Amino acid sequence: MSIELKRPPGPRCWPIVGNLLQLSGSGMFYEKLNTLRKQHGDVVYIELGALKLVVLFGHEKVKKALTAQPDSFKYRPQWLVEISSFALFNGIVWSNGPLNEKLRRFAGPSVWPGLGDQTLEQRVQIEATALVMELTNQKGNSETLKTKFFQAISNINCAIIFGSRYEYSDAEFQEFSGLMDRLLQRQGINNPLNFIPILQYLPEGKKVKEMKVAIKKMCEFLAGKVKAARSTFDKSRARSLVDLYLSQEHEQDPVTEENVFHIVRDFFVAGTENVAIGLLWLIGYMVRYGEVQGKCRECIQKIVGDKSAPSQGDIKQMPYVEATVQEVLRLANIAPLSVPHATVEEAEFEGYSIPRETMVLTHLQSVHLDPAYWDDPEVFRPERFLRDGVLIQNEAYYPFSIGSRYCLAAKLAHMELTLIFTTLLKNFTFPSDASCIPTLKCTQPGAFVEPEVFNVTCNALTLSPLMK
Ligand code: HEM
Repeated sequence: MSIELKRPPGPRCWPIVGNLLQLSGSGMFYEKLNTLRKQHGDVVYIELGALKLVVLFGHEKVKKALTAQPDSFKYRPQWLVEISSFALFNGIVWSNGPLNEKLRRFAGPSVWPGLGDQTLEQRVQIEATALVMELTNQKGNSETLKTKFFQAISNINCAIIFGSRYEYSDAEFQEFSGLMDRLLQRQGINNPLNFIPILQYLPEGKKVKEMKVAIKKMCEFLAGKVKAARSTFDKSRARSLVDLYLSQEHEQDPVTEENVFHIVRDFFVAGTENVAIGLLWLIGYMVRYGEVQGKCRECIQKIVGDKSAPSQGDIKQMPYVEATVQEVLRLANIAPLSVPHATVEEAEFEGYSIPRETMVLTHLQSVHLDPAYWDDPEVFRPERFLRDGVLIQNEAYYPFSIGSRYCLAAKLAHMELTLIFTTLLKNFTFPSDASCIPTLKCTQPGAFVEPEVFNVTCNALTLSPLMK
């Protein structure tokens, strides 16, 4: 690489703290980064204490980094203290290279259809129906809804991993969900531990210790599941990912029980709360935009009719519903900064030099609001995804990211969102409370961006045949 290349532009970095002072305080981190973009352009360099960071904005730069230069940017940062306290760079999300590829193959979507007696679609339909039972005539706020959505999505993960679902009131399920919740609360790249590693030795380190206790309990939980599966295991008929693990444990270079623990953590941490929040955004938009809710329901009544459970085949025949889901995901930006990528070697990008061991953030929100690809980007308009009633693609739409680290379960997440959303609209109306219309403002209490709490009532339309 030419030695004349400069680092990307960015605000002045102060000794030791870097840009921490400019970027700390209230307000959301990804929004603050938008301000830096206005001053420095689409490739911005900042330092947060010990952490070097490059942020990429807009479709052109993000696409180029993830698809044209994957070898420079396909890595995850392996030096974050907070992440190392629980992820140990094992599992799918936080590993790199051959381990990531091996675990993606072992636990990825190509193996799911063969597990157990039910298809994935059936598993999602079962949870959607259970949700209808749970929510009938519920009146309250979106927090209650989020808890129920979380349980439904956890159950789909349990079915894939352990081969069975739980009743929502089951004590074991509740303990397991509690452990997952504790892991989730610790997530976040803007955790001070990542910028000021010395903090791990101060009293703040207590949280890391609590985390390790939660992880130990999770390992024990999984060990119990593996033991139970072993006693009924039949090699010719894998029921779950745990069975798949058992079927290869004596092969050369097997996936280990430790790997499986980290995969389980990935599924729950990277694939539960975000889907639950996606559903929450969908309902929030429907309460706020009653007209769109009515149009979606009209399509659903026409295509799904009296059938008890909407199917993926039905979704294909309802482009307006699909367009509504896409439009909500575009504006909601549940994971606005995706998952951090990183350089392991110095990389050249757009005429700049990006130092080795720099964390690279792809600002997906800026892609979804990129004025070069979206008219009136801030406006909610499902029709933007339709031409003559047919669904059209926009290349600047990728809530699940793109490139080789693309979300492992994008198809499953999409199926969960569309089938559950459709089932809910088929069974309930979500009237707008004129005195308290959802603001649809973003808040970020944990790893993902969710809507400000709103009031919601689930008014049952008719009794679904499955409930009669
Ligand atoms: C609305 C729901 C979801 C959204 C918005 C979402 C989004 C994302 C994004 C943006 C990434 C990072 C891609 C990158 O680094 O370039 C990712 C990675 C990942 N997601 Fe999802 N995801 C969702 C649901 C799920 C579900 C349901 C699961 C599993 C059950 C899952 C498992 C994963 C895994 C394992 C990775 C890491 C892939 C890797 O690093 O190789 N996600 N997801």
